[in-house]
Amino acid sequence: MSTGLPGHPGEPWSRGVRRREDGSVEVAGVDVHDLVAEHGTPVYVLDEADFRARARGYRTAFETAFRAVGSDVDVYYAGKALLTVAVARWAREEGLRVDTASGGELAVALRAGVPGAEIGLHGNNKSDAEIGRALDEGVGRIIVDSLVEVERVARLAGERGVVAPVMVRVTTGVHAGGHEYISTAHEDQKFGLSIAAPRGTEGGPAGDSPAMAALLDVVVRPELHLLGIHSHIGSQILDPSGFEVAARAVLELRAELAARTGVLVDEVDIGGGYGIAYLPGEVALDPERVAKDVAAAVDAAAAELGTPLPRFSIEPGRAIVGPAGLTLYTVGTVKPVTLDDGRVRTYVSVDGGMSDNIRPALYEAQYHAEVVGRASDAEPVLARVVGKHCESGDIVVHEVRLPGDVRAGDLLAVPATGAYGRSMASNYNMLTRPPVVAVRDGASRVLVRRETVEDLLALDEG
Ligand SMILES: Cc1ncc(COP(=O)(O)O)c(C=O)c1O
Ligand SMILES: N[C@@H](CCCC[NH3+])C(=O)O
Repeated sequence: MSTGLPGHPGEPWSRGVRRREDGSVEVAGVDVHDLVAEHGTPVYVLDEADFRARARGYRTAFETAFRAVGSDVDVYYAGKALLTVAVARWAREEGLRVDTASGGELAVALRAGVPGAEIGLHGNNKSDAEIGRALDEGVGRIIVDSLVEVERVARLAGERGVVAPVMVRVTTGVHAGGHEYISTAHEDQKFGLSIAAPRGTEGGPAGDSPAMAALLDVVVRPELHLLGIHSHIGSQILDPSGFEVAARAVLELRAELAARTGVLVDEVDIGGGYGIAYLPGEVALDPERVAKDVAAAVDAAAAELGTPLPRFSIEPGRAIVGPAGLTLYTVGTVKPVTLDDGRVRTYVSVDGGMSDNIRPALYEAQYHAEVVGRASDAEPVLARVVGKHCESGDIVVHEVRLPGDVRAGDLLAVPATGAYGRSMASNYNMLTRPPVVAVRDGASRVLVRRETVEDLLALDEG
């Protein structure tokens, strides 16, 4: 059979995945055949116990490491990775708060019963309506992303007679992450305010950095309370050193602000971005290791700067929900194609594609796949799993070895699709978005139902 058999540690499957003697696979005690009989394909399957274990794991690792150096930490689950009412509840039940990035995500978190005080609101272009709802719901922190937004939040808070709790999102120049498009702390992109002072004509600094300018602006506005400084450096990060460099830079900025204004902010957020394994043999970032290293680095930096440690927060999304999810597809057509070098690539088409997982097309993301409905002794062949869209870039898995007898009707599982799959799904070619089905203790439950063509037609005013 192919490599990467489910159930082995370090591989990209959720903890509840097991391959049985007969070759079929179960997730949290539910046979994939039963899942498919009940919910159809494509289907996003979410292993609830795995999600909860990862949420607890991140919280415990960071709490332990930061308490050991005399600080503390709040963990915000980044809802952009996948947010449903149930998922938000699971996060809260495991002691996490919820980070949102739009009015829609905020509405889901609130519907789940997450108290406003435990929610953060992000976004580089929040609307007045989004900021207003956040203020009305008593959201615990609004992370401001531009100088214009400082003024906007202050105005909306003033109109309501409330004081808005804000953090300022800064960019530290650290370039980290799995792809240019998911790297967010270098200078030439839309997020945050740079900590680098603009160059003067003589080459030296010409005035305050945009980050310092925003912090100074927040401090003097009575409608705003400056909670802290926020830095998110990127996503799918497998080299943890960037977190330490960025955290240190933020502590320096905090000390500089204190020296200039007497305001020593209480909190520093180092964002999300913790990388996971997508392929067999890949190793995810270890939360305990990262937490210890970052805690040690900030402890040393605070001592050097002569400032007490702030409270910290982090915003993992992918690392909590990514490995907990997998997508089940049904194979439709199988087509061998001879390549220029004489090799044969078997194109295996499934009943979904770039509409349920845009990541391969957008970031050239690599995934793994296995036939999970049966055993096979057939020699593995070089395969490419593709979707059913009118687009040659509609690739689900670029390269994988599948059994040579892979055929129509086979069930194919792609692991580690829990994050940024459903949340970035589209209706391209009028495909309906698949359901999100949770599995736990031998039972399945629909969290988000499958869309129907009727749903899509209902939006068309004719
Ligand atoms: C501000 C912020 N926080 C948290 C996250 C979550 O990132 P990840 O899912 O990589 O942990 C992101 C996305 O990259 C983000 O932009
Ligand atoms: N959507 C991206 C991550 C970026 C998240 C938002 N800053 C991904 O699938 O990897």
